[in-house]
Amino acid sequence: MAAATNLAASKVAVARPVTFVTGNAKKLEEVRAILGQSIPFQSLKLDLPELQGEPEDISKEKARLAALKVKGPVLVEDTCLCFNALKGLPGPYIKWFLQKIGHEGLNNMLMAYEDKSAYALCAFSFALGPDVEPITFVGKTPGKIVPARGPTDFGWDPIFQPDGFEQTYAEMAKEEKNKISHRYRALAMVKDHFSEAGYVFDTDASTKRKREGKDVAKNGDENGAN
Ligand SMILES: O=P(O)(O)OP(=O)(O)OP(=O)(O)OC[C@H]1O[C@@H](n2cnc3c(O)ncnc32)[C@H](O)[C@@H]1O
Ligand SMILES: [Mg+2]
Repeated sequence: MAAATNLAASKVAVARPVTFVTGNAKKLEEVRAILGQSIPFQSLKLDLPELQGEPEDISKEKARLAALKVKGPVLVEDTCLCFNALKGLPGPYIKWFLQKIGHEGLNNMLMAYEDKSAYALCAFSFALGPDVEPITFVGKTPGKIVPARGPTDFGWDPIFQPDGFEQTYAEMAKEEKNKISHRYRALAMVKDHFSEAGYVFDTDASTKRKREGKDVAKNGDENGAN
């Protein structure tokens, strides 16, 4: 956040638009819905290798790798589901736990504990380019782990019931989730940072670069994370 303050005094002109790099179409959908027109961005579908460790470090390293690929400003995020009884695990490893043991297995992991409380955490990292240290923004939403309820189209949504609600993330209307979610909270900080820093992105640059065949994304599928 210190970098944000340093930048606050002046506008920063950036020659490329922001690229949100993710391999997850549902994340992209939510980021689009939450950001609206506030931060213009393009997307690139890329499954980046992920470090082991603390969520913020994983997210920062993802941004470094993404910036090297894109050679311009990038936004990435890493999502964790943390069980308090397990001191924050599975945390960043939730993707693999979910894949291997599913919603029921995740509930069973807490069978031996009375404490079913958990929190969803999103760590966004933004890097202006490959030579600039990424800045990280963390949003958290507290809740509890419950037997699955609701549609199963997005990750662990059916087993996470946010505090103060009777519905799981999966049962809530998308607009409701996007008003209180870990992703919403982290993106609120990203938005604040962008307006404080006063970045001015040349959004025409991507069209120009694509026309000239220079964009890295032309070999991948830019806007293809849908
Ligand atoms: O390419 P990236 O952005 O890394 O996408 P990913 O799917 O690999 O995502 P993560 O590494 O952040 O792993 C997070 C896991 O949690 C899931 N997930 C992420 N956000 C979620 C949300 O808001 N609700 C439910 N599940 C979510 C996601 O599907 C993964 O299984
Ligand atoms: Mg991932």
